[in-house]
Amino acid sequence: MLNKKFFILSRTRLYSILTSKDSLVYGIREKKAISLSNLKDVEVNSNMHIKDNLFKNLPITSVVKNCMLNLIKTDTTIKNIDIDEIKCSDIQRLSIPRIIQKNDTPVLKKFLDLVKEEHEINMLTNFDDNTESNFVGDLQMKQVNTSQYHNLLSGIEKPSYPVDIHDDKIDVDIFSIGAETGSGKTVAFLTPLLEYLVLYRSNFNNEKNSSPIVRSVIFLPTNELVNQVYDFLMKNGRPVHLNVKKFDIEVTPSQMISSLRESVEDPIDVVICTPEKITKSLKSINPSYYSHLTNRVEYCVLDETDILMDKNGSLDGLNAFFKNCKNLNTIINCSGTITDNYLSNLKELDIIKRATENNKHQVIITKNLHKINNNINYYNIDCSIGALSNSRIKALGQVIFSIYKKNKRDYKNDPYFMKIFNRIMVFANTKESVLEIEEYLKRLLPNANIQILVKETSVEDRKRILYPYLNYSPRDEVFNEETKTSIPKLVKKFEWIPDSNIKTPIIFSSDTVHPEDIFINKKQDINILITTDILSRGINFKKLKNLVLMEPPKNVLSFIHRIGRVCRYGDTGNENYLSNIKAYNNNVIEKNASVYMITDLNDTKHNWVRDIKKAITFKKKFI
Ligand SMILES: Nc1ncnc2c1ncn2[C@@H]1O[C@H](COP(=O)(O)OP(=O)(O)OP(=O)(O)O)[C@@H](O)[C@H]1O
Repeated sequence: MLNKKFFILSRTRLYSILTSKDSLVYGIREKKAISLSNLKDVEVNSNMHIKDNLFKNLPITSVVKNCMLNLIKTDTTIKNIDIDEIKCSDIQRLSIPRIIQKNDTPVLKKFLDLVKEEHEINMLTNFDDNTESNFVGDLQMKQVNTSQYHNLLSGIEKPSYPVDIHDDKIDVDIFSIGAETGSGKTVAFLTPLLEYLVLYRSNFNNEKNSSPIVRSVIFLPTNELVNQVYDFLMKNGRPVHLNVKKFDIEVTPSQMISSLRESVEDPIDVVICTPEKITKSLKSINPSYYSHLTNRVEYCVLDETDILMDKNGSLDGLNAFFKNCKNLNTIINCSGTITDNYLSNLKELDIIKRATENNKHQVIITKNLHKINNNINYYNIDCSIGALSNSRIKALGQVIFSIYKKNKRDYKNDPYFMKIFNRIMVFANTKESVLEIEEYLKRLLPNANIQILVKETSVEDRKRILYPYLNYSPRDEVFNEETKTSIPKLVKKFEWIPDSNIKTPIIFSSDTVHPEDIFINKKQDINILITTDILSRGINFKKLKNLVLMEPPKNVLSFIHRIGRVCRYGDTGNENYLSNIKAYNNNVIEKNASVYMITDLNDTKHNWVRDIKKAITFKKKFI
């Protein structure tokens, strides 16, 4: 099935593991660093190589390619990047060609060749790689040619459609993708999804029936993530003319029903929601719509799958949902952490268990999965030492103080950096701890903008609170030519803060300067967000540079997701992404972010806390 050639990437080879009977893992890892069991070489199709690693060279239709490139360009924090220069992240390079391979049925190939021959001029002008001149965004695409294209595609038999999962011969393909946080997994799952929907859209459009049609569902664990994925996909208007709906917390049951009613005439291509919205709300208010909906779904994405299955009741709901799916073609699971445990938990979903047994479950991982990000400065602050006298909150005050002082000195002539670097995110393990920190900081920093986000925070408040962290003004809006030359260089010299074990690039004496003296009675442009694990997953914080962990998170997985909120792709990200930052003309000063973890003697007794420290010290993988 797969050819016998290994795809050699400098000194790394491609490996697979047998995670369970017949399920394959593809990816690039150094053999010694593998933490997953049963490592085996995998046979990889060598034509999966993407020329120059450029996104534009992915083997996908140009309509989808242009749509995705424009979405990345609009969303990424890499400034002024040309769409021709956008490179694939590791997970995009590894997973997109593999997942869309499924669309590549001989019938489709033959058809596309025919179309190309017969309509060469037409296709070259509108749908080949050379589309930049007449395609700037979805909205500018010539309607007539688009519909012509889709008409041409009508009648193409869908790959392995229809599917009956109750048959022994299950034909649903499952792809579980795992890659480091902030590495563009959203694009990695949206690209094959859109490609599928565009290639095979007309079959459904031609059907006359009276039941709702929802062609694909993207399940996410929280309302914030539902909105994040929806906002990304809709950034430039309707993507490739697809009908995308979000069923977020604000969508009432009656609005949901009326959208589904409309889908009888105008099929919904993508629904983005939490599992509860469909597997509980819809099921209870309109069981018949629920069963029609599930019956029609062809493609499903589970983002942050481990969390989705952890959440109370979601697993049963999802199992019931998939049992009803008669037309399901593909499922993509996504996570920033993949462990043996996770892979075995996945099989609690019957459909995945069945697919695994039928050799239809592929796991795709990158070499940087679970790896420390070298662009982050990690500090461990042991509050049991000296003046901190076992007070985490005091340690937090010191950290904020040192960040503030450093920024004041380094960026006083640069409002852009001042704004970016003066945002601090604090993770606490419990709501009580969040409230306690809030109270302390509000006293310590009366003029700072201190916000908390906990489970009870209302949807409106969440939007308002998160806004400054999810959006940033480009440098040009706050920075002009005159001030450009006066950016001070980042001082590389680090000093210890007296009476603490905090290392910082500033020098001050605790005898003469107290945080209170500096902060009180001054208007500070300092933003602090205090939260719990509620925001540790998937949220695409833009250019966040300071993260404080009030205590070690409950396990290493949570640690990886929390620190994954800084140094995301485009915002310096992992080292191998720097090659993507040709157009990145901000400044190297902006490169690093800092994570401060406050521990006490008790915490360091835990093995995993020691493991984290070791991983950081020796630049190894976390797990
Ligand atoms: N090829 C690319 N080039 C540049 N930027 C990209 C590319 N692909 C995605 N991005 C940008 O990278 C950022 C992070 O992407 P995304 O939120 O999908 O990460 P993720 O892998 O899902 O992270 P997490 O594990 O935290 O959920 C986004 O702002 C996105 O626009």
